[in-house]
Amino acid sequence: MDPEEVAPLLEELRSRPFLNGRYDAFQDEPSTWTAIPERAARCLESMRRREHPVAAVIRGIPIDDEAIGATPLDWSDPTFRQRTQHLELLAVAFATSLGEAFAWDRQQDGRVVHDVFPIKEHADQQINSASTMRITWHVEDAFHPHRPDYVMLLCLRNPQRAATTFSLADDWDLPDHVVDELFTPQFRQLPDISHSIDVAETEPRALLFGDRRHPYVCGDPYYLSPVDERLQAVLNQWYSEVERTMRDMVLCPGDLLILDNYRAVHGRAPFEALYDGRDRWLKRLCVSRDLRRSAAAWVQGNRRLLDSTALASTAVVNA
Ligand SMILES: NC(=[NH2+])NCCC[C@H](N)C(=O)O
Ligand SMILES: O=C(O)CCC(=O)C(=O)O
Ligand SMILES: [Fe+2]
Repeated sequence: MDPEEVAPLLEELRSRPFLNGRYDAFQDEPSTWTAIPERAARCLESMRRREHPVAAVIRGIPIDDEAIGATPLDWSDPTFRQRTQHLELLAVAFATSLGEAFAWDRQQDGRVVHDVFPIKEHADQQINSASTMRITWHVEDAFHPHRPDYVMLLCLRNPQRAATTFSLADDWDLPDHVVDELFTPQFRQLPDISHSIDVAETEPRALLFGDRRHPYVCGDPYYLSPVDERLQAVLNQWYSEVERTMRDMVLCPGDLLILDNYRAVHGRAPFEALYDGRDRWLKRLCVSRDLRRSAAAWVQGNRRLLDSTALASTAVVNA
């Protein structure tokens, strides 16, 4: 995308009052999303309606490295959201071509747009703010029936050139008996630590579901409950197939990566964080195709804020 194509929209978004991550009114306003460049809108429409492509990157969103200021070191900095709100709003505008960006009440203070940057205390944990530790591959929010249909990552800076990794379910070549087991609801998926949920009783789920020829995937192996030996062998076969088909993408400032969270898994390579205000920094959005499915989890009637502990669903469960 030619940066000129979004410059006027970005300029307009810069003049918005500070909303502190509460974008409900903005999201309700149809005029905000009609303005995104046509080629990008067509790509997103194709992801939504044809489920193809499964992963896409839109390049050329202008990032003013000086104006966005320092990469935060933790959550105490009161200014970083103001400095980057126009980029958050732009990302929300793109998301609206796919569906609805939404927030989890217990993740990043219920904000619709998440910040992904390294935090010293998390360096070796399985969380987005890790660095020296690889983020093992996963479906985003795999434990939850109302997990996002799409994940969007907008890169503000990435001097370490840490790669985002992903693998597409359509690329996996698995023996029938392995597919059978993965299609059987017999795996317990626990929430990852970014959701601050202690224990959650989860129903056994399948890791693959839908059309056997083009399966949907739902799993975060690091946070799966232990299984017996026979199933462990099955899982290991799946894991090596995912590893074999894993791709790397180094996001550069202004790159917006969109992943279909039903048809791809993703993770991130380790990197060395410096905590000098120049570290890698992304904005992340969870996007749903249909917020009606999650009505039972809406927090106080807010359809874009989901209670992550509300796991029961009468509508859609992937089992
Ligand atoms: N295998 C994993 N590391 N899973 C957790 C992924 C990252 C998590 N969604 C977060 O926001 O921090
Ligand atoms: O940092 C990245 O490139 C992706 C990290 C990730 O998996 C996430 O934030 O959900
Ligand atoms: Fe992720």
